[in-house]
Amino acid sequence: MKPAHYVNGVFTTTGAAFPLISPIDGSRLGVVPEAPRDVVDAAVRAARSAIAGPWGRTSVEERCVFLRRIADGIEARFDAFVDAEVADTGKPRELASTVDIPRAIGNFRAYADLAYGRPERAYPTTVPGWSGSGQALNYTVRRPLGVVAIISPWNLPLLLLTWKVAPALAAGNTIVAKPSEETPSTATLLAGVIDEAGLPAGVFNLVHGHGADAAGEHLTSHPGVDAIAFTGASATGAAIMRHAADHVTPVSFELGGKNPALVFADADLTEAVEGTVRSSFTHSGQICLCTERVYVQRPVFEEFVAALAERTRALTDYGPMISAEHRDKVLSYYRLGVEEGATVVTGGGVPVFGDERDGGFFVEPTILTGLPESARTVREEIFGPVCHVAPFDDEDEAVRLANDSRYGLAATVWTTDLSRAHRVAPRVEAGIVWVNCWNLRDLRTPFGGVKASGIGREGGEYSLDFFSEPVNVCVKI
Ligand SMILES: NC(=O)c1ccc[n+]([C@@H]2O[C@H](COP(=O)([O-])OP(=O)(O)OC[C@H]3O[C@@H](n4cnc5c(N)ncnc54)[C@H](O)[C@@H]3O)[C@@H](O)[C@H]2O)c1
Ligand SMILES: N/C(=C\C=C\C=O)C(=O)O
Repeated sequence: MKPAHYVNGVFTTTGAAFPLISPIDGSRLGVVPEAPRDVVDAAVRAARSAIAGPWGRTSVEERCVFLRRIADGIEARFDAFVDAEVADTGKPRELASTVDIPRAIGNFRAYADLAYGRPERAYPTTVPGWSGSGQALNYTVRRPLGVVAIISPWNLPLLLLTWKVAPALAAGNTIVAKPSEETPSTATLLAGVIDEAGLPAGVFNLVHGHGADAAGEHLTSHPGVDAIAFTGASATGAAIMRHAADHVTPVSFELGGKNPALVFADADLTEAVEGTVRSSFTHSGQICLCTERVYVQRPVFEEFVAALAERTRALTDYGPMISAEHRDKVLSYYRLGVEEGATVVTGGGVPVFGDERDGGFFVEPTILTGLPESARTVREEIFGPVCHVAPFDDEDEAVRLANDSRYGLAATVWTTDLSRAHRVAPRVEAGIVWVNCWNLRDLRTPFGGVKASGIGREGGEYSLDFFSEPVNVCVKI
């Protein structure tokens, strides 16, 4: 299915076409339509009229039926979704078929379960000396926000789009979604599944295009938008927030990170090395949860670095950066690291495969050591397959190093001393702390970051809270 907008139940390719490039070999995969302002406006108007129509009067049970139907529709086209995600992102097929697409299906099913089973509170109130019974009943009901703008990034395209679409629909909203210009294909397939699921026209709308001064900005600055759910870079979040301020539009932000790993001397080192290889190099480091700073207790520092380097050198089936521009950005940090005084333990350049991949955007998985905490390479998000490893001596120093960042999204702690794990994890300034594991996900838990890593939480009731407004009703008895 070629990338197309989906507005008011109709697929269109209105707008200037820009090329879709394969990150694997640099070849041209096709073209993507850039939604002009009037297409974005039509999508917002379609969403507004849809919520004023039958969709606005659906019950949560009816909406959950649609969510399950969408999940079944993705599952029925599983391979097509995997093919499209691999083509757009270049990620290994194994990753798309075990994480991205199964999680998209799981997102819809999880929110069908969560929304249907969600209780609301009631409070029997007594007011002594009050006329009549002196009693009242206070109860909470929830209303949808209205028209929700969803802006998603290129690294986990379908997973992260559906992570917002599912709860937004479960809560009764209508949607205008704009996926990344780098990865339009699975979003277009999703629109096809939603169309076949029979969602009323205008409930889900999809527009393609770039961000700043383009479709993304037209959408997030549109006065007809009632809320914005965004995942992407912190700087982009700040830009969106400036526009949202004009209309006091509520925002949910999942932003950047510079995630630390803390490896204590009492850790199972094999487990810590394997876990840090996964957390640093899965999807070539292009996951917001990936580790870019590793702190290892001094007695095992050398042993850990040697083992991590050996495992990293053995990596073969890794994917490319999403674009030539992002590849160049990551390589510029490799150069900067050396200029700032880093030792390159392994990697640091571009692999030579001797096949079509040499036309793609690959960089070597890289381990750096020897930098001060003040180095830009240690402080700035790179979003590639690179981590810096530094020693620490005691628990307090480990926590201080972990927290010395403008970001606070995720962290891993490796230790076999569970008292230490329960002491350290809550002290780390992050939204998610994994102990002796990484990216182990329970969709009911809060997901999100502190500081420059985000505003609000997604997941479970946290998403349902963001995508709905509680109304307290007080009835005099
Ligand atoms: N916290 C999380 O859950 C999470 C998940 C994935 C990615 N990220 C972050 O996203 C970044 C990588 O993704 P990216 O390069 O797609 O991010 P990005 O911010 O460049 O783009 C994300 C989306 O925002 C749109 N956009 C860009 N500028 C905009 C503007 N001014 N107004 C409206 N929309 C705009 C883009 O078109 C894209 O759809 C990294 O910083 C990564 O840490 C965070
Ligand atoms: N939001 C989630 C993952 C985000 C990954 C960031 O790149 C999730 O697992 O629910």
